[in-house]
Amino acid sequence: MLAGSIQSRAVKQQSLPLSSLLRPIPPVLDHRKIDSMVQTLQGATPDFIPTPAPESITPGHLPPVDVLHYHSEKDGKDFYFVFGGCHRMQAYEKAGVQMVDCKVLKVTRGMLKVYLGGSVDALVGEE
Ligand SMILES: Nc1ncnc2c1ncn2[C@@H]1O[C@H](COP(=O)(O)OP(=O)(O)OP(=O)(O)O)[C@@H](O)[C@H]1O
Repeated sequence: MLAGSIQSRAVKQQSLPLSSLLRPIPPVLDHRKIDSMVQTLQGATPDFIPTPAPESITPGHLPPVDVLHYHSEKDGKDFYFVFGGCHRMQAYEKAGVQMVDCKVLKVTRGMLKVYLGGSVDALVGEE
């Protein structure tokens, strides 16, 4: 996950389709945590609470996932990258919830390269 939360400056809270979110890093998963999140998304009280315990739980919702948004001027395409939030993403998939609460930060290609390194050209196209 990104350190803490992404900068509050220029961060937009929005709901994005799960299918639009790109996850370039393979996750290491704790399935009990995913199932607990699924229960929250389904409006139930989780029968297992992962540690550290969430400060609060809102039935039907998970905390927003940090998303980096890159807009390619060259071809007008938008890319939404998620580097953390692996358990929440799996929980959305498993619960069949299509729209994900996100905190979206617009980034430059240079900023994206910090996360993607040399894979940036393959993932968003060459400059
Ligand atoms: N069952 C749950 N219901 C609601 N919120 C939860 C639940 N379990 C964990 N959370 C909260 O969800 C947020 C994200 O949890 P966590 O950082 O463990 O997973 P993740 O970011 O989705 O995955 P990862 O850290 O592996 O990338 C935290 O604020 C955590 O407290």
